[in-house]
Order: sequence, then structure tokens, then C-alpha cells
Amino acid sequence: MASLSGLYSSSPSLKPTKNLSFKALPAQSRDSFSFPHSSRPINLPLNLSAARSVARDISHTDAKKELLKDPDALWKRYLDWLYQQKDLGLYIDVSRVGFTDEFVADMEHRFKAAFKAMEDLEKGSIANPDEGRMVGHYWLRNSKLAPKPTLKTLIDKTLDSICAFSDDIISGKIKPPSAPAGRFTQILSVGIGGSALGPQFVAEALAPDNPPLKIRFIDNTDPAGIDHQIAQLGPELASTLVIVISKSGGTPETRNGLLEVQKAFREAGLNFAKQGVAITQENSLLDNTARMEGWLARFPMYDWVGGRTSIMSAVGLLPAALQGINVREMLDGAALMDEATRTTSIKNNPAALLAMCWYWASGGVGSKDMVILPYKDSLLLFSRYLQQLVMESLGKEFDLDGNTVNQGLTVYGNKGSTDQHAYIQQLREGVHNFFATFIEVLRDRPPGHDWELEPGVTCGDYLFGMLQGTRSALYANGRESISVTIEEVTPRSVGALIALYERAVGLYAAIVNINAYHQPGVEAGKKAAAEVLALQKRVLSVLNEATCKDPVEPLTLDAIADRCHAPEQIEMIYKIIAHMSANDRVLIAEGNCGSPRSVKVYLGECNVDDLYA
Ligand SMILES: O=P(O)(O)OC[C@H]1O[C@](O)(CO)[C@@H](O)[C@@H]1O
Repeated sequence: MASLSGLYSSSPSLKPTKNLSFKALPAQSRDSFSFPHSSRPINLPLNLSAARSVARDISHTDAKKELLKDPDALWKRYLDWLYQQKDLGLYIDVSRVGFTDEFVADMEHRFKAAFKAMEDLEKGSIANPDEGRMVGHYWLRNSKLAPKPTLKTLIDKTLDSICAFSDDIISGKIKPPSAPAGRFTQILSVGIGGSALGPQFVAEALAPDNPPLKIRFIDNTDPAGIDHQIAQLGPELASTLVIVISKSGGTPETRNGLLEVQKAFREAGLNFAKQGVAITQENSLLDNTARMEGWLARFPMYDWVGGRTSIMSAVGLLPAALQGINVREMLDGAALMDEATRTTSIKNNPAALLAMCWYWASGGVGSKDMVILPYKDSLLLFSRYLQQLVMESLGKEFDLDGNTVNQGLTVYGNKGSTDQHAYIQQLREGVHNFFATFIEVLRDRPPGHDWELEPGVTCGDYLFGMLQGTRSALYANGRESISVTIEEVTPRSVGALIALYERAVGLYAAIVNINAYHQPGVEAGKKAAAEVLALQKRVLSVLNEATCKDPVEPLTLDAIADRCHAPEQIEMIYKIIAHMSANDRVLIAEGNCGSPRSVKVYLGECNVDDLYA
């Protein structure tokens, strides 16, 4: 299983033939809302080296105490640093982060190079040197930026074809072959990592209550999870559009999800190909499979777009469009934010502001975690989305010069005020190893739906109060926070939020001198998983041989490891046998499972074909 070739063929690779037991192993009005800018900085006596100190705690600084004692000074700091992007109705408040003027001056210097690197990236430089790739997600929302006319055409044509296809699906012009309703009603999205998190976030944030097609996801190789999704579809499988998403086209979890779904289609007497859509790079295994099997449609992923920044490619746009989400608005929001984040002054660049605060709060070495707290249910998955964007981009062992740096920035969070009843206790009073980002949404409900549940107070006022209260309570105890405010959750604001964080990650990576666009660490786990499955095949083959003897020769774990030429893998062999046993596979184990050395194993029956395979 070390090689991924043949992944998309549907022949089962392991052929257990009989069950056995080796049981029980322990198992407002937008126009009227604007903030003024003041230009009076507050001098906080903290410096860059203090920022780099892991143990730094602003509650112990005189400056912090001064600010707390002096609401006017804090208000001035607020006004001085408040960022607003009027067209997007987006605001960023960094006043509750304790950076100093000296720190900002030092950062201005560092950001010069970062802005230049970003400019070069947008012009098509090989910004991902380890993989020799350009990094072009910014072109997706402004194709004029693409460094070659052919790329521009490709981006534009793909967007047009996504919109046309989804219109045809929604209108029923393209019908499922055997659905009584005559229209596709469901989407089953199969993909993992960047090929799932973006579509999941967008669906949760933006899908209308009654979308033209409802979406569900298979984003793992958990058989029970897959069964659950298929079972939930029930007879609607016949009107389900299955979108298989994989940039590489060779990710095992996605391959497995596809094979499981194809099996369900066969069992239901349905023709999968007529309901299958692939989003992948040209000529990938998935692409070739889809082409050869004659799937309903194929959409391209590009070499120059990374999985975790693929939300504005077909990966995010097709599922969104099919749910009735205005994808062009989402792209416009992102494009506007891209423009805003090209400014080369930190104070006027929202992404640079974020990156600077991350650097300050985490000492530029990830010494504090970033807790993302959107106070809006529909933004629940934002922190999960950002987890991959930030951690897969910034979590790197080496810098661009080959020095060991073990960089990163840990991201977690769910939503407020829900989390106030879970872990905010520790954030306020416990170990001081984080900084918070509040995401505030001004509009509580669509106009005309609000009511006062007590005189002068709405449900949304409570949510607002909880956010502001938590922000104040954290600050009063020396815990720093950033607040990002949007007016409403719309395709534009969601596009803008995504673009904001994409740019912040890119800038931060540049100031700490790492490659944000590769993920070498993920490969080690994938390789090791492939090795485990290869070992399992060897174990089965060895056991089969012993089972085919007359009389059957039960084997100890040592004997199995020996015959697999893998004595150093005895623990893994034990785990493989235990796992197969727990799943009623063909093993017969004698002895005491609790004491592995006493166990002897053989198969339920000899498979002669496998002997000569
Ligand atoms: O889209 P693919 O190629 O299936 O990859 C899925 C995910 O796997 C990763 O490569 C990490 O395993 C992510 O970067 C990516 O988003």
C-alpha cells in the first residue's frame, strides 16, 4: 500500500473469509456606522524582546495597569488603532493587544520584506520553493492578476462553467437518471482537509434554510461515519449529486469514501457515474477514473492553488453555488479584502495588523494559542477552517534558510456565548497561554424579525453583552484580544474574512521566514499509515500459509513477526491482529488476549488462491 497506484479501482484488496472471536480488547444602517480615526498613540513600555518572552504577561506591566486605571487612554488607543474597511463593513480592533510603539517600528521594518514577498507571490514567483510551485489563490478572485493570459482564461471559464452547471442542476435541466422527483435534491461531498473544511464552513455560514440542494459530507475513512451519511440519505440517494474533491486525486480517505459510496449506489441499483462529479487536478488518478467511467462532470483544481486555500476554486464554489449561495459575491468580498491587504502600511492593512498582533502575542514563536470566538452560530466552523489554514501553513520545522525553528500557531475555538459555559473559565483565570480573537456580527437577525424578550432588550442584545463582557473580563485579567467586526454574515463578508486570514497567514509566514505553502509533516503520517496496511497484508499472507498447512499451524506473535521479516514490528502486528479480530475478520486466536505472548493465531479458512498470488 506504499504506492497509491490503483487507488481508484474498486477491487477489494483484503479477502477475509470467515469470522472469529478474539474479543474484547480494551476498546444597522451600514452607512451611518463608522468609526473616526485619531492619531494619538499610547506609549506602552514594552519592547520587542519582551514580546518574544514566553512568560510575558501584560497584567504585570505598568502600562496595562495604567490603561485599566485610565479609561480615556484606553479609548484613545481604541480610536487610534481601529481599522475599518467601509465597503465591506469590516472593522478590526487591536486596542486590547499590548504592543508598543517600538515594537510597531521594528515590525514596519520586517513587514517591508513581507509586503515585497507578497507582491512577488501575486506576480507568480515560485513562492512555494520546496514544491517548485506558484501560489495563486489570489488570482481566483481577480483573474486579471494571473501572470499568464492562459491562466486568466482558465479561471474565468471554470467559474462560468461552475455557475452554468449549478444552474442546470438546480433548475432540473440536468436530472438524476432514476429520481422520481426529477431533480437533484442532495449533495454528498467526499473529501478531506482543504477539500472539505472550506465547503463545510461555507455551507454552515451561508446556506439558506431551504437550499435548492442540501449538503452532507464524508470527510473521513470512518466506516460507521460513512454508513451514517449514506443511511441519512435513504431513498434520496437516487437524487444525490456526489462531488468527489481531491486536489491530488490520490488521498486514501477520499478514495475509500468514493468506493463506499459507489458500493451503496450498486446495492441500490443506481448508476453512480451519472451522479458523480470530480474536482481534481487534470490527469490525477481521480480525474482519470472519472473520465474513464464517464462521470457527469469534472472540474479542475490547479497546481498553483493549495488545498487549504482552495475555497475560492471549484472546491468551494461548486458546492456553494449548488446550495444557492452567491459565489460571485463571495469572490467580490475576497477581492475587496485582497485590495485592502495590499497596502504597505501596517496600520492601514488589516491582515498586517492581525499578523503583527499574532507576532506580539505569541512572541513570534507560537508561544500562545489563538482562540477564535465567533459570536454567531453560523460561523461555528470558522475556527476549524482556520485551524488548517493557520496550522498547516505555519507549523513548520525549518525556516526558508534551513534552520530548525519549529514554528507554528495553535488555533482552536468554537463559538460564543456557548464557549463561555465551557472553557472561558480557564481563559480568564487559568494558565495564560492564549490570546483571543472575537468575531462580532452586528446584525442579529434579518430585518423585521427582532422582538424584545424583556423591555428594551432582545436576544441578540444578550449575545452582544456576552461578547463585550467576556472581552472586558479577559482584558481586566491581562488576557489580550483582537476583535474583528462584520455587519452581517453574507457571501461578501465571508469571502472577506477568508481573504483576510489567508493574507495574514502569508504575511506572518514571511516575517518569520517560513514556507507557508507546503506541508511536509503530513507526509510522514501518510507514509506510516501505508506501511501499516502493507504489513497487514503480509501478516494475512503469513497466516494464510500457516492455515493452509495440514494440520493447521497456529502462530505466535513472534513467529508471525519473524515470518513477516519484521521482528521490530511485533507491537504493530499485535495491534493489527487485535483490530481485525474486533471486527470479526477471519482470525482465530487461541490463548489469553490480555497476555499477547501467549496468543496463537490462524485464519478461519485457508485461501488457496492467495497462497500462489
Ligand atoms: O485534496 P487532497 O489532495 O485530497 O488533499 C487533502 C488534504 O490533505 C493534505 O494534503 C494534508 O494531508 C492537505 O493539505 C489537503 O488539504
